[in-house]
Amino acid sequence: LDRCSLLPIDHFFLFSKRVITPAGIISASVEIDNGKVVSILEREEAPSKEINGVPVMDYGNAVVMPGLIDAHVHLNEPGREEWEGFVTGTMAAAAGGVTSLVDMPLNNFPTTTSSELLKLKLASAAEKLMVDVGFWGGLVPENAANLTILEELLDSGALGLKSFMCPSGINDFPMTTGQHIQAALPVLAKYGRPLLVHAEKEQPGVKSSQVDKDPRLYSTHLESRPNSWEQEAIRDLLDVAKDTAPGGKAEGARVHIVHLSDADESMQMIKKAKAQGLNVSVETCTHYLAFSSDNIGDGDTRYKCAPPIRSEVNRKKLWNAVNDDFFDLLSSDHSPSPSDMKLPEEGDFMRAWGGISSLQFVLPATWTAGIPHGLTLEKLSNLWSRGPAKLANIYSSKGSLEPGKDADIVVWDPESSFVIDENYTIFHKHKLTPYAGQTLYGRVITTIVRGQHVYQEGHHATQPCGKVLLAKSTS
Ligand SMILES: NC(=O)N[C@H]1NC(=O)NC1=O
Ligand SMILES: [Zn+2]
Ligand SMILES: [Zn+2]
Repeated sequence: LDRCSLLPIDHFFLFSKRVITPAGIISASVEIDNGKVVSILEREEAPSKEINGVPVMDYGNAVVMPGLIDAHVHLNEPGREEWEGFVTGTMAAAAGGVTSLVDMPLNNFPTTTSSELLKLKLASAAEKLMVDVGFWGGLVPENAANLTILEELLDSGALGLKSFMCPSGINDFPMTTGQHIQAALPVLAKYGRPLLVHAEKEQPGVKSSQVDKDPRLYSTHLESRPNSWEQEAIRDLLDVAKDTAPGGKAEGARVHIVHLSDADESMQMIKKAKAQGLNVSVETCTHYLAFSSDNIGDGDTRYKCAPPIRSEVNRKKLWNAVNDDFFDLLSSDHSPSPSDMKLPEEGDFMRAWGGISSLQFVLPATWTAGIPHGLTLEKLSNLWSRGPAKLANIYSSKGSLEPGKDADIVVWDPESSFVIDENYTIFHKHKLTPYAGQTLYGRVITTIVRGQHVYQEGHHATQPCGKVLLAKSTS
């Protein structure tokens, strides 16, 4: 156990004047024993150095809150570990205050589309995890046509499924139509697990390779994936998601739209579907809240992702939606590649890999972008811990600070800033990121996973003791 933690003791107290609990922000001591939160006691001042021989860590005015849960990460291992990997990805997570993440079923090779392939994932993750990691399985035409494969994948512990309504960018992860999704939803309903959907649909007339336009212009990328792609996919998706309504043949399944960028009609459709009782939820990503097309330089492919980052007007609408509690959760969609695949020299948006590298920065980046929009610490915490825990069905043990739950905690200083420059250590496998050079508020001081101090002020525990998070079989 010692090497799993920089503070190898089982039983201790944390004190802070800002502990984020489901009942609000309080000045309190949090007792942690054997990996769990045991008690949270309101008190104005730090107790002495110890209570009955149990050490007290006084964090003063720093924020003590549930560790972030990033439900949308591409770790790409096995098969593309030169893109990211379990070791580097989970070290970056720990350094960023992320205590659990859920790995996407693609970009790894082979993709995670059957029980056997999930077992490959698990074997490959063994002894590499600095934080806890769950897995989404992939829904593709092949297993949508053979529901036994899907059931086995869910029996093996996939927390839910993910599919694409447009080409995924990876040849071995083909897209699904509304019909494939409709076929899979009753299976997900039986297991009570979600389907996550990349909702973009190619429109006739708009080619993602706009051969006649200058591929170095950001506008070429933006125009190649207009918001109508999101709107048309979401229209199709919500049509089949009707089956999730009470009494429907997929009641108990949840349809979750990942990485929404369009703040216009897509948002209106989702609101309406929720109001009608469909079991639908939605996330956006830090980069849609932090960046806008108005500020992306031509040739700067670090910002290339799908759906694309849209206008400043759109970004403001996304923040209004955050403030109106439209989003159920936030995620990173950390999807890095080797730097040369971003074609930094050519700056060709049409040919560069689409995916943004961000996992280590989501806490300070969300906070920094949110300050001018009145983001509160509680809302930040709900979007980054409670929401994703509920999506992944791990809220009984994670996602909030409450007695009985896992002691997954980030201690951070929202008022302290840092610059992502050459003195700052990025733990991602590749250092190319649009956050480079930025000044961010929200320095992570300590990250605790099940009571173990896995990260503190630039240092990690020497042994990776993260666990895999598998769904318990319900069938
Ligand atoms: N395959 C993959 O990771 N695609 C992701 N990248 C991105 O920008 N959007 C995605 O869905
Ligand atoms: Zn996607
Ligand atoms: Zn993704």
